[in-house]
Amino acid sequence: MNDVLEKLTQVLEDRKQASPDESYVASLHEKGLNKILEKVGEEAVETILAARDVAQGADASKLIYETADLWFHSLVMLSHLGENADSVLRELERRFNLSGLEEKASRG
Ligand SMILES: N=c1c2ncn([C@@H]3O[C@H](COP(=O)(O)OP(=O)(O)OP(=O)(O)O)[C@@H](O)[C@H]3O)c2ncn1[C@@H]1O[C@H](COP(=O)(O)O)[C@@H](O)[C@H]1O
Repeated sequence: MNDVLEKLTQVLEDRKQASPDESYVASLHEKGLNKILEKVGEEAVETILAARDVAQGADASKLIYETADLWFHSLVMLSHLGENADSVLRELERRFNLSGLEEKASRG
């Protein structure tokens, strides 16, 4: 797994036991799945709006920021349900391998 994703995955796991007063992630877990899903939906909409702004000529910094928010809240959702980024990366890897592109790349 990518180093940042791996460290963040561990922090998210640890935050399940943290105090909601001291940790944003713990406060989301305490509020429950509906609040986490609401955040995922909100960040998805903000990402879409930022992407449309880029298409109209805005620079990409807001899009990157909103996409990071979306990925982050998606990771909290997975963590809340007992899953993590590794499962998603393995699924993407499986699809990549199925496409045969990895084999073509290794042949040069
Ligand atoms: N990557 C993030 C991250 N990205 C965004 N956010 C928070 O997500 C929230 C974004 O939601 P909004 O912009 O909608 O802010 P808001 O309106 O205050 O939120 P709501 O009231 O709607 O819930 C902000 O409070 C951000 O601080 C994050 N909070 C934490 N992390 C990571 O999670 C780790 C653990 O964080 P804690 O649980 O706070 O220790 C941190 O070390 C970071 O690595």
